[in-house]
Amino acid sequence: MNLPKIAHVRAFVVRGGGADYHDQGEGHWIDDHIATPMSRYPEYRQSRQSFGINVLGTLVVEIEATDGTIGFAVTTGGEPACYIVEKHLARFLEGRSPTEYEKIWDQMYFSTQYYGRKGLVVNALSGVDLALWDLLGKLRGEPVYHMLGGAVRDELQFYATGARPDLAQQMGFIGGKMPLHHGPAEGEEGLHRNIAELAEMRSRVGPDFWLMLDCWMALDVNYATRLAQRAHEHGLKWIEEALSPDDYWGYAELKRNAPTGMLVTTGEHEATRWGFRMLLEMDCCDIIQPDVGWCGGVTELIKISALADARGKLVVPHGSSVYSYHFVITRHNSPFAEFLMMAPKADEVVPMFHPQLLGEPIPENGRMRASALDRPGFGVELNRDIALHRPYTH
Ligand SMILES: C[C@H](O)[C@H](O)[C@@H](O)[C@@H](O)C(=O)O
Ligand SMILES: [Mg+2]
Repeated sequence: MNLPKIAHVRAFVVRGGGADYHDQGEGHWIDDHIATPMSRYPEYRQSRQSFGINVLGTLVVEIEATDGTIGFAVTTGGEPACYIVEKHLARFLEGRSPTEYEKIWDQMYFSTQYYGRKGLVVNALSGVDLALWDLLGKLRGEPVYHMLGGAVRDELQFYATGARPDLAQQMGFIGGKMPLHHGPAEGEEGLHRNIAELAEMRSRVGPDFWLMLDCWMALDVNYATRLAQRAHEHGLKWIEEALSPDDYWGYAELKRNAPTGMLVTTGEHEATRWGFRMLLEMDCCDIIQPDVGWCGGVTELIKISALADARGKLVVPHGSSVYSYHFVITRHNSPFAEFLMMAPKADEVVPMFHPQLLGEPIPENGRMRASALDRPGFGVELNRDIALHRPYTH
């Protein structure tokens, strides 16, 4: 059975939320004095947008088959990612069958290895791979999760990331992950404030609701160890991305130091099977958290997940809307998923990549039935009422 060939690959930039979910307006919880590696500079401490967390914008990749069927995907990458897609990656797709996603991935990766391997280039590659899987599903009339082996459970369950785990608990989520607000540059006072915030939230949610801290690469091993030890009495379930993604040695030390029963997690800014092999073989963490729009796409996440499964490690992808839901529902070692609360006060459930995806499913009572994913491809359409800008052609 021959599917139509790939005719055109197009790349667009979109601004304002969506896949570049840090690109939000004033007063949003996601840009409120959150600790980062830049917090050592007071001028960049209050707002992550002040140092450019939203500088890229969203990359939209469209792949059109010869019969006019269009697959698409969104990820973080903006204009520079458009350049990479149009001027470099498109040549490995046009004229080819969408079923050749392994060979296409291999050619995209190794042709850009001399300047890529992680970050923006692999974001762009991931966007192409996700669009390819979307096209394949639309041509075959199958949801991506069917092509990945089918659901291993009837529903997804979610923890919520945001400023209000107490509200997330009332909404039915299984846990709440809060951003860490103070880093080492704010000294003992900052550490006390971090612990006080956690203690206060614990008093609101009771003893059993999962509470986690997301440290967004902001800490050093000593600070992270002291934070973990102080947070243990408040039942912190995991400490996330405490260190630089490059500090494999530091993560291994933090994991050795962490209080018994507390989980160490990381991986959202890691990429490819090789990067995650390093995290796994150096015993850096208990849960890896690849972002399927940043780590190499679905084709690569299959490989990453198998590496983790062989070592008995969980894979809980970083929040990436439908792109992670279709994967998580098919893997035994992905028992739950992340949902990023994109409402400015984290007080209501809105689609994660709003306004970019039409038909984007949202959790109800913190859960989502597998049947909510039963539409071809990733089951969403691009909102063409938003301003799509194509900065380059080929
Ligand atoms: C809440 C964190 O600071 C990030 O903004 C978040 O997107 C990411 O780290 C996550 O795990 O969701
Ligand atoms: Mg995180």
